[in-house]
Amino acid sequence: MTTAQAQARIEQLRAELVRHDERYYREARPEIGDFEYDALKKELAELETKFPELAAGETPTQRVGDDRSEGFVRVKHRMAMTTLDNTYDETELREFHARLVKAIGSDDLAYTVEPKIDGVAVSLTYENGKLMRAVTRGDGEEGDDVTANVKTIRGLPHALKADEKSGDDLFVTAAFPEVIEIRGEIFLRDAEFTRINQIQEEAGEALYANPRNLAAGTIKQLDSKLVATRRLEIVLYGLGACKPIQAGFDSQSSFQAQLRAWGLPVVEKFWAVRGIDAVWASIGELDAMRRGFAYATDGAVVKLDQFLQQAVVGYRGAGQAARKLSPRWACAYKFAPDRAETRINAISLQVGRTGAVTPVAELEPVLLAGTTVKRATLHNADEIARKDVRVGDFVLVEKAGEIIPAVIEVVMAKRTPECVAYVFPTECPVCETPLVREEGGVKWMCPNVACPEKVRRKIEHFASKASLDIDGLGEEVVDLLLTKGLIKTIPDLFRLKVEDLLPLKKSGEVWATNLVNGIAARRTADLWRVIHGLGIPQVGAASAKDLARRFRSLDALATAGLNELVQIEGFGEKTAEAVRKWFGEETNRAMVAELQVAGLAPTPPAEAAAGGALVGKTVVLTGTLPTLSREQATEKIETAGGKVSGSVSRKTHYVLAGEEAGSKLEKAKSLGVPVLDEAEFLKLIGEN
Ligand SMILES: NC(=O)c1ccc[n+]([C@@H]2O[C@H](COP(=O)([O-])OP(=O)(O)OC[C@H]3O[C@@H](n4cnc5c(N)ncnc54)[C@H](O)[C@@H]3O)[C@@H](O)[C@H]2O)c1
Ligand SMILES: [Zn+2]
Repeated sequence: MTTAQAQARIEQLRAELVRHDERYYREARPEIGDFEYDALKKELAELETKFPELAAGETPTQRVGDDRSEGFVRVKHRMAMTTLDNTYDETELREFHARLVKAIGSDDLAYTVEPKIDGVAVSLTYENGKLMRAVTRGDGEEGDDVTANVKTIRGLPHALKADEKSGDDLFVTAAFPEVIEIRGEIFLRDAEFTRINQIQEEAGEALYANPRNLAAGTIKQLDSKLVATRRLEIVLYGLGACKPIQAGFDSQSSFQAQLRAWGLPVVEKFWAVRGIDAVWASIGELDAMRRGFAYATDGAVVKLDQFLQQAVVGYRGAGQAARKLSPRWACAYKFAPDRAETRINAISLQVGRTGAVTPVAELEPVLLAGTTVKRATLHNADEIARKDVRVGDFVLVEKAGEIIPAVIEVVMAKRTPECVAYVFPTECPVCETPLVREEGGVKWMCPNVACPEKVRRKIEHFASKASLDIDGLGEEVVDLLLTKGLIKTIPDLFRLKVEDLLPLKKSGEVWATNLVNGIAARRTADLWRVIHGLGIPQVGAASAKDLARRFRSLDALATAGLNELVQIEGFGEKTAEAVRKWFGEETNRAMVAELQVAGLAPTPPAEAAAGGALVGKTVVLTGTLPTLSREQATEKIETAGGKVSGSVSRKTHYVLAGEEAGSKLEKAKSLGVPVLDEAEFLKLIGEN
């Protein structure tokens, strides 16, 4: 590889990794699996080692993935939180041991082997035994304060249990350290993950791909009431800063014992062993039992047991400030995800409601992670080309806790000459309209508004639980009505008559009457359901609710200007423009008019406390108020007609600030947003 080639590849890998980091750490919606991500990162690290002259500058290999997001107070860690070096390879694990043997000068090393919990890292601060604060890893130095959310976790003691044996123990003067940072992982069980995703689906919100992402998305919710409805769990395993230094724990294994004695939730099992062979044996034991654990484990964390030895080898650092990146005394051995090899019988194309054409691999059925897999996503045309996937190829299919299996790579050794390169169609597979490339994206779209497949999906979406929730109008019935030519558009639904339906089913009178009545009954559905049902790009159920609250009728929404739309809290330019664009199209406006003529008269949301002092106002809470809890303050704001938001922007009307208000208060001041204390707030809403 020439230097120029290396440079090009390095740049490409850096850009790709930055994008994946953003999606993983901030949005909790990764595009690719961890194994693929780790492979990209490894490729980059190797190129940077081979071409040191190209290694300078900002690079993802020299920083900790950053999860900090808008709307949270940032808190510095007393001791930095790091990432872990990882490997999928036994030889590399043995090399890790060899480095330590050399550094410490002994080959009889004690290790702990712990499950690597696939959750979200968090640091808890206990002061004199009391839980004071919970902070995310952030960029390693400084994270987001998620105390309110973490306190909703059942099973996490807010006070440490007094150490029973301490009474007789000569050394123990104070029962608890003045300040201790305890590190752990927040996670969701599979069953809870499935439950929440079902609710998301019914509400028409995007689904989370796996429990880790959902846990990450949940811990970053600004509304701790919502967090409390999801059963997050936590497990603790690590020591951060501690003051004063404790005599009791001088090793990872004794610290584990201390955590247990304090009544904190700990890993179900860990191994304390000597030598790398015993480590390897423990990893095998862990692999055999990990599927029975409450949390998903994606590997084993091997740590040098003795804290003194840990201090000798220290950390891998980066940059001039020598930021801690990862400990040299630990290594994560990751289990490769479940994969299987099978053959692609065909590549089919799905046309979605928006017209996006998604390629799907039709597979020779194969058993994978306990289920039979027959189809796997191929993502998009670019991905097919990049992997050079062809019909008839043997491929590796992966399912890493993710719902949709994906094709990872072609087994080139097994390719036969009959397999010809796949040509992505240039026309819609359903209506043959030439496809167009999605603006700024990778998808190919069918632009035909009358595309039968788009129409079918649109009608299904309109009738679905997430939108109008029309009784008896599921996918099969929509299909039937379309194929019999009884409907062509959404408004046609409201024009159906019992006698039109009678010929469709033998003695179908009851069915026909129920269906017609079911549709009629939804003429007055909630406005947000209708807005959601229209299928405006970018507008999910939550945005539909915001629009319904703000505009209160379809006519008002249809004529809303971009200015008004961007004013809505949480609406970016992208969403506002999508709404504008949708109503700007003649066919869409005509459809809305037709719906109204057909009797659709949606119900606007109930008026917030008429005449409430905060109607139409957005308030941000920060810090601790003298008498009101966060929940009480929120309730008062809402009863006065206001809305609570998590982050301060130009659209914020007031900031209600208590003690220890942090960055939000500063931001309010810099933007000139009025700041209220509790007394002023109570006066404003007329309670004092
Ligand atoms: N799919 C994607 O697009 C994407 C993007 C970014 C990162 N990732 C994944 O995330 C990884 C990087 O994330 P990371 O920096 O959090 O590293 P990591 O998850 O690989 O390992 C470090 C983390 O492990 C956790 N951990 C769990 N159990 C532990 C234990 N017993 N002891 C110590 N730590 C324990 C800690 O929170 C620690 O921060 C990547 O290797 C990749 O797998 C994926
Ligand atoms: Zn089409």
